[in-house]
Amino acid sequence: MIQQVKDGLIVSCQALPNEPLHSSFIMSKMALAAWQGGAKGIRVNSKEDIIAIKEEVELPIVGIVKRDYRDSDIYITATTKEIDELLESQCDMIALDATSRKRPGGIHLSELVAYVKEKAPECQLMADIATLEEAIEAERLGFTCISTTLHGYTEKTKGKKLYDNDFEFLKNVLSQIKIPVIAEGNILTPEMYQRCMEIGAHACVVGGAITRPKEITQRFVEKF
Ligand SMILES: CC(=O)N[C@H](C=O)[C@@H](O)[C@H](O)[C@H](O)COP(=O)(O)O
Repeated sequence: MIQQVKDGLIVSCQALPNEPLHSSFIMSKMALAAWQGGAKGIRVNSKEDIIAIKEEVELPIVGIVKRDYRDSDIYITATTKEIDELLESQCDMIALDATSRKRPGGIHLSELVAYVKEKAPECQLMADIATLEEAIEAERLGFTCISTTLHGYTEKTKGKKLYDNDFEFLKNVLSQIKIPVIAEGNILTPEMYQRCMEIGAHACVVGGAITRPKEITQRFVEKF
């Protein structure tokens, strides 16, 4: 997958139970639209949505399972349970929260990486990080690629946006990391996408700006 998405757009097609478009059918049509529009990959939440999308499009899929746990703030592919679901879905790449926060049950990120490598050595791994230190650690652990997904979404990075200071955080990660770096999070316009690619991102993941019409509507309404 990592070569297939190079220099391209990955569209995140996700709607949680509390969102208006929550439905595997709707997500499969979102993915179809993204494919027809030229996306090179799709990012998807849940085994059910991955299976529905695989029926509709031939693009490679990076899968996650979002699930909340009482003893941890981590919710993106937090334990082996979510990894098992994703392996069953036969997605091409699995994205895991690779932040330094405590995981449910105290399991360590390195154990999850070892678990995937043992069960499905061909499955590629994306590290969803928030800080440069987490990116460095993920590279050391053997992830296929880094994604800036969680920058601005953890205690340590609260208030930050990926686009701050002309994508300064993305530039910092790119300067320190040898494996492919994907830009993800708050890429809201085609111009921002273009800028991330110029800076050297391997690919970009865009979600809400394409597949969350409630958010898009709000951005219009807030203007006047
Ligand atoms: C922080 C978090 O939980 N991010 C999630 C990760 O899968 C998704 O809700 C985002 O839509 C995705 O990262 C793409 O970002 P944006 O929707 O901003 O283009």
